[in-house]
Amino acid sequence: MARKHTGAARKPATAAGEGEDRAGLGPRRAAWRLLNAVTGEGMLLSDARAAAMMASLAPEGRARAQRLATETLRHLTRLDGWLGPRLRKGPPLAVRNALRLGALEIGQGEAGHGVVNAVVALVAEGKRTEAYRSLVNAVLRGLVEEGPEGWERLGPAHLPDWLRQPLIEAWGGAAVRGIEAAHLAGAALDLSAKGDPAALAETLGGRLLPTGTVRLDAGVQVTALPGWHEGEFWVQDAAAALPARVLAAQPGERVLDLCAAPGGKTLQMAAMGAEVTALDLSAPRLERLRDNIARTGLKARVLQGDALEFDETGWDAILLDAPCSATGTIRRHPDLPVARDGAEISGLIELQARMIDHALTLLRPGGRLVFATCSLLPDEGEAQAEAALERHPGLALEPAEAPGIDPAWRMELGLRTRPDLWTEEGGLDGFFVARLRARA
Ligand SMILES: C[S@@+](CC[C@H](N)C(=O)[O-])C[C@H]1O[C@@H](n2cnc3c(N)ncnc32)[C@H](O)[C@@H]1O
Repeated sequence: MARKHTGAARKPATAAGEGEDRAGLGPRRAAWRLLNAVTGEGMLLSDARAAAMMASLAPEGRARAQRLATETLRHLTRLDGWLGPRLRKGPPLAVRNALRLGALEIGQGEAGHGVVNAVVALVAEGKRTEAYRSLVNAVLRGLVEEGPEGWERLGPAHLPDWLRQPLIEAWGGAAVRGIEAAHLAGAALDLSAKGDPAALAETLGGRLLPTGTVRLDAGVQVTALPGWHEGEFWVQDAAAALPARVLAAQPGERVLDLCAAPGGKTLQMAAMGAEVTALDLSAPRLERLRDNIARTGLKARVLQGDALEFDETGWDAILLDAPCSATGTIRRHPDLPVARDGAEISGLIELQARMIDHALTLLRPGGRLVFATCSLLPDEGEAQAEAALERHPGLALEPAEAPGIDPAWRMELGLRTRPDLWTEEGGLDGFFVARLRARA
């Protein structure tokens, strides 16, 4: 899809220097630039370019910019619903993003006049946006008059059609409304323990979930927690921890983690005592995996390469956490449905099938393959498992089981989690996990 140029300011993130940034312009300017790049150029907030846009800010400023951009994207359709009646003609994208940013802050109870002044000052910095100063001023002042009550009256958030329609076909309208509500609520901070999760939950004052994940409130700074630097735990959503539990690596087993970085599942399997080889195509993501291994003191062999060309055989078990649309992770990545338009999904589906076929050639006779994706789309999950079973006579489907799983996740072809499920525990990401056994 062609992306529009936003025409927003390209000034340094803190023109006045951070010490003089009394109006909080620095983080807001960075958030505005992030929004322009996500909505206009399809950039993801996890992209290295996003970090560069915040590089001149102090850590608190970066955290604020990131939070502002993330929350604006999370509430995007609600914000547009709030702003819509006040905008007769659609202003340029950069102006719309400045308005969205201001509306979010007003809705969430920031001091209204400060927000209006800051956003007007931002818009005044851009050659193509400065002409809209009065419009921005008038629209945001109108929202200040309505106050947070106006914000609270707004309806639910909606996914864009490219994703909403296939999800309705797959799971039905009520489930999709539940998924959208879960996206709006966001995600807790989930941790996997290197050792005893009950002891970790007690040390950190967290909640031990039935599947063994330790859950803390969102917003906790993970690197400040006791045991972080000692490598006692790592961040991993409760659903993301399931594939390695379903694989259930045994001490001494030779296990291949075929798409491994940044390594949450490698760490789990290494902690189970398996001899893990972690392969990934991406050098920067492997750097993060190496950091994780070093921090936790766990052991794994790390290789950079293309899974489709890897030719070492005889593995007892392979975990294939395949590249996918990542549509199961929108609670933590609300930029994804905005930055993406679904165009890449057919290529991903084809890649996943090729990866399954290749992984099966690497297993020892009777070895097991766990196929997983963090997608909500059955084409990247259930349909892949079904098609693999059709393509490979002799391949057997085994129950995908793990301690503490909710019976509602058990499906014919594997485990299916969704953000609208497990509400009593606070939800979890969307994942599909299938366990397959090669002919002995
Ligand atoms: C879903 S992520 C893996 C997450 C990881 N298993 C974890 O738990 O931290 C998919 C990974 O596949 C990698 N990837 C994509 N294409 C690949 C290929 N052809 N060969 C190997 N890795 C690939 C990406 O770099 C990405 O790190």
